[in-house]
Amino acid sequence: MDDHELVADHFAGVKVRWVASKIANPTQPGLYHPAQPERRFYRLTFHKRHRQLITDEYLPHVVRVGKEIRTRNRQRKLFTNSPNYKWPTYKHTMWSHINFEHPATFETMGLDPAKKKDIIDDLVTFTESREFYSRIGKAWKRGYLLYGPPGTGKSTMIAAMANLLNYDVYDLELTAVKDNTELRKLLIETTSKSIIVIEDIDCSLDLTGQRKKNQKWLSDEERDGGVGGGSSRVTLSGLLNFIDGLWSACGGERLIVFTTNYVEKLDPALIRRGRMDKHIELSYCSFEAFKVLARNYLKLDEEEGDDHPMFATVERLMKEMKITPADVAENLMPKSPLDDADTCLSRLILAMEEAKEAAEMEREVAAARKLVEEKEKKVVGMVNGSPENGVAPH
Ligand SMILES: Nc1ncnc2c1ncn2[C@@H]1O[C@H](COP(=O)(O)OP(=O)(O)OP(=O)(O)O)[C@@H](O)[C@H]1O
Repeated sequence: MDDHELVADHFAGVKVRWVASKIANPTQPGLYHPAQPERRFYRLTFHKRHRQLITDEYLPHVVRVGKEIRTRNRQRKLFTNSPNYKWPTYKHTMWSHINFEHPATFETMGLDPAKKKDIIDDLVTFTESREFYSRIGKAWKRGYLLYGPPGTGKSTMIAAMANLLNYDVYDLELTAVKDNTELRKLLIETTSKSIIVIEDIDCSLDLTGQRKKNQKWLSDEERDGGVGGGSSRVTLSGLLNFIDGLWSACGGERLIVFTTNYVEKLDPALIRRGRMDKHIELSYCSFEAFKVLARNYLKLDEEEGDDHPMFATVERLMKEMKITPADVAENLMPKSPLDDADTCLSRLILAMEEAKEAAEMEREVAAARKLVEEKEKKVVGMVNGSPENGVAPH
C-alpha cells in the first residue's frame, strides 16, 4: 500500500478501513545517534460495536491469510546434501540449495485420471489436517513410497507434489551421509512445509532385510546394513529412527518420499504403514495417460485430444506391449520445427511396433532356448540312465 492509501475490506458483513501511515523519527542524527528509520504502520478503523469480532476473529484471519500469501509467493528451494553441490551459503549449514524451478505439475503428468485425483486428494487433505493430527496425537507428517520401473515418472511426481503444495524439497543423498548422527543433524535442519526425498532407496542402503549376521569382524553398524563401499555408516535402524524420530523432533508439516525400482527388495519394516503411509505404483503408460501426454505435447485441443485418427492404433498397441511414459514423451517431442502432430504420432507408433517385434523375438528366442535346455536335460538323463529325466537305456 502507498502512504495514506485507503483500502476497504469486508469481514462477516462488517466494513473496515485500512490506511498506511508513517511517523518520521523525531531524533536528529548526530555523532552518537545514527539516523533511525521512520516508523511505518497501518491504521485500522471500524465501528466500535464490532471490536470483539475484529480482535477475536478478523485480525487472526488477516495474519493467517497474510502468511498463506507469503508462503505462496516465496521462492521455493531445492536442498541437497550431495558433496557435488557446493554453493556458497549465507551461514554454514549441512544443506546447499538452489531455487526450485521444476515445471512439472499433476496436470501435465501422464497418469490415469482416477489415480491422479486420489493422490491430489490425499496431499490436499494432509495439508489441511493440522488440527486433526494434533487431536489424534500424531506428528503432522506423511510418508509416500513411489515404486515402479525406470521412466514411469517417480521424480516427476515429486516435483508435481512440491509445486502443488508449495513445499521446498530436500533431496537426501544417503550415500553421502557419514553416519546416523549426521543423518539426524541433517534432519533437524529441515524446515516445515517440505518434502524430504530419498531416491532409489534400494541402492542407498542394504535394505533387503538380509542383515549381515555371523560376520564378527564387522562393526555393529556394518552388520546392521550400513552403506558399504564408501565412508557412510548409515544403517537401516538409523534410517528407521530418522523417519520415526524426525516427526517427534520437528514440528510442522513434512512429507517424506522414497522412490525405488524394486519394491520387493525393501525391508518390510521400512515401508510399513505409519512410516510409508501411501504406496503409489507408477507403471507403464496406459491409454488414458497417453492422452494427457498427447494433449500437452502435441497441443491438441480438448476435442481433438480424444479423437485423433491415429489414437486407435496407439490404443491397440498399448494393449499388446509395454511402453514407459518417458518413452512416449520422448517420441511425442517434436524433433524439428516442421514436426506436426501426425509426424510425432507416426514416430511413436513406429517405435511401439518395433518394440513389440523386438519383444516377440525375445520371447521366441527364450522359448527356443528353453526347448534346447529341456532336450539337453533329456539327453543327460538318458546317458545317466535316470528314468525321471529321460528314457532309460535298454
Ligand atoms: N507419468 C509421466 N508423465 C509425464 N512425463 C513423464 C512421466 N513419466 C516420465 N515422464 C518423462 O520422462 C522423464 C523421466 O521421468 P522420471 O525421471 O520422472 O522417471 P523415474 O520413474 O523417476 O525414473 P528413474 O526410476 O529412472 O529415476 C521425465 O523427464 C518426464 O519428462
